Amino acid sequence: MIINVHGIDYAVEVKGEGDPLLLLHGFTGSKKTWAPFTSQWSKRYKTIAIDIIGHGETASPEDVAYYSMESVARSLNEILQTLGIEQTHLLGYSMGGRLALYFALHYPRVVMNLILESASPGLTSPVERNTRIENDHRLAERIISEGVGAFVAYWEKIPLFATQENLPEHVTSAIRKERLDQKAIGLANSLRGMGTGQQPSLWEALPTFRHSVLMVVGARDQKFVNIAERMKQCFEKSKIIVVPHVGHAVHVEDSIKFAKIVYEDFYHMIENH
Ligand SMILES: C=C(O[C@H]1C=C[C@H](C(=O)CCC(=O)O)[C@@H](C(=O)O)[C@@H]1O)C(=O)O
Repeated sequence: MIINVHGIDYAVEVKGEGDPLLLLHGFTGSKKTWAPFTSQWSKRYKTIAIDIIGHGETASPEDVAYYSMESVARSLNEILQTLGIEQTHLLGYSMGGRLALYFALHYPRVVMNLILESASPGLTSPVERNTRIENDHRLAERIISEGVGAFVAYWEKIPLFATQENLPEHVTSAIRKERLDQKAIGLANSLRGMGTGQQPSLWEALPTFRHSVLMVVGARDQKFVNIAERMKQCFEKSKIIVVPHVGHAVHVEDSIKFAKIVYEDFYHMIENH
């Protein structure tokens, strides 16, 4: 379905009748990221898969202001209100994890519990933030000047995804098609508006989140294992699951284990709190 908030058409797919679980994909992804999982998960949750602004079938406006974390979080809240959902669990992968954290900390009455896959609360150091903003803006310019095809060829080869090199062809080609279907202005403005450096640092606010957080990281993604261990020191109630032999995109590299983590581990974790 399409839900219009602030003049932006958001593509949303709802399945199931249990407790709501809002699914937020990563940069270059879409609600299709969750397609292998929602048939099972929707037996236990009401899954709400959204195409984040600039991605998938959701609009890609020219104005970068629509892509700020503040604006996107406000839109997510209005989408939930339109769906009649007062409270929801959130699952966010990478960029979607950053958005899930931002939303949980700014709309605490709406969010029950969190699953963060390979996520970060942003950068605390102004020098790191400025460097990241410059790098993301350069990458955004490259996407506009060289096109999505050239960007995807570069992006799928960044070190973070080296662990995906030996995945089956049908898996890597599905991810490549999801990326190639994106619009250049949507990806570019996503980096400019809600990139890791552009977003405000959420580190200081993590202790204010009162509900349970399940962090899922790949053992071969040391950078995000370290970030998860640092976040665990800040959250009131959290747990880390380090999935062996996989990297950043745990849901891609061990989809069976990831499906179980969401369907079983998270469900029993929140049941006992
Ligand atoms: C390269 C880094 O950051 C990027 C990597 C992961 C994030 C993401 O959403 C990628 C999803 C995917 O392509 O599978 C992305 C983000 O959070 O926006 C980051 O730009 C890094 O080393 O931090």
